[in-house]
Amino acid sequence: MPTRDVPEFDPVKSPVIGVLLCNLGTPDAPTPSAVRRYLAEFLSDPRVVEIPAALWKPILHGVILPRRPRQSAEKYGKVWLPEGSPLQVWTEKQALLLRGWLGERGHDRVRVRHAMRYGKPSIADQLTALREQDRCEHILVVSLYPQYSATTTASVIDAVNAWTAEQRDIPELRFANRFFADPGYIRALARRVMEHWQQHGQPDQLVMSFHGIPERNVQRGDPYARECEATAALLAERLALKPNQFKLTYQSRFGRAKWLEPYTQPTIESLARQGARRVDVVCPGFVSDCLETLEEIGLECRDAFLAAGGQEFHQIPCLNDSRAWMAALVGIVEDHLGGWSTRGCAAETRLPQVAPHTASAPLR
Ligand SMILES: C=CC1=C(C)c2cc3[nH]c(cc4nc(cc5[nH]c(cc1n2)c(C)c5CCC(=O)O)C(CCC(=O)O)=C4C)c(C)c3C=C
Ligand SMILES: [Fe+2]
Ligand SMILES: [Fe+2]
Repeated sequence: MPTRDVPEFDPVKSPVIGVLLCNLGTPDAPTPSAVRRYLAEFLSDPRVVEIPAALWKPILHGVILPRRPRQSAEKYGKVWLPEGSPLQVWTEKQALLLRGWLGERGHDRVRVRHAMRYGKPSIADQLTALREQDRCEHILVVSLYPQYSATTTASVIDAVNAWTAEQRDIPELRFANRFFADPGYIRALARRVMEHWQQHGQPDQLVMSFHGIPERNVQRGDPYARECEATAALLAERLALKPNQFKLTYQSRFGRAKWLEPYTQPTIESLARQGARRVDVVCPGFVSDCLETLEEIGLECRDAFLAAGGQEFHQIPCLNDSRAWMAALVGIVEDHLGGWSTRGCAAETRLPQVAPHTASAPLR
């Protein structure tokens, strides 16, 4: 009888579970050509720009890609770190720390990788690596956007689905799509703000600035705005702020359409004109510092506030690699691993032996 070649298999160490941390992505370098490649991929995603392709492609390739990359590259240049783009650096560090934290908590069957929706490392490549190199039977996909939006979170899910469409043997998949009200996340944000205030005192106003989206997306059912509002309310409650001590605003408007309001920069300018001496800005919708927090808030909004008569402006750092955030992330992951066995267990050695996933020939 012909025998199948079954690889050595240790049931105590299997099944292996993969955790894929996904963020937006960023250019490879702060140069116009790298930014052009990045923006071409990003802005061709129909989840991001909902204009029909026949109308949008000529605008993208004729108007935006010839001009914006140079301006954006200059902005990236102002915040680029020796190790790379801040978003890349923080996301990598979060994956590394999460691996360590999960290991310390005994999840010895969990493998952690990170991926970027646009640019590298891609979601498809990292899913393949979890499957083929790390031999994961189950995969949890964590979108590192606290508030769900079709423009971001759904696009991560689209990328995962595009990958599964190419597979024969699809792993069991789970998704963590939002954590806007997660107690650990709110606690981590509050701690970040309190630490800042312990060092620098309290401002006249705290602006909670979230990335905007077109208002039309919300009218069509995107839950993003109400999740931002819930995060802001929970954070204010945790910081014991009165309604007149903080404001929720939206930043990073792109294009001519009406986006969610109030817009961050005009709000900050009007606070200065109304006599606010000091304004602090926290960006709860970004778990990692990036172009939008470091350059748009930390440089552009600061200049605008000071030019309008303000005296002192603080951009409170994002959660980045803070301990409270790592603890929150562990909690979010553990919440989603329920029912998946993640720790070695003597009883399981009695389970029948099953060969783990082996690489298969491409589908197409
Ligand atoms: C936090 C959630 C984000 C949402 C929602 C979001 C929606 C959204 N963004 C654009 C256009 C651009 N965004 C850009 C940068 C950028 N956006 C997010 C996050 C969200 N975007 C992050 C984390 C970053 C920073 C990336 C980095 O490299 O640091 C850019 C690129 C920069 C630039 O040229 O200005 C664009 C363009 C749209 C159109 C949109 C929803 C429709
Ligand atoms: Fe964006
Ligand atoms: Fe921006």
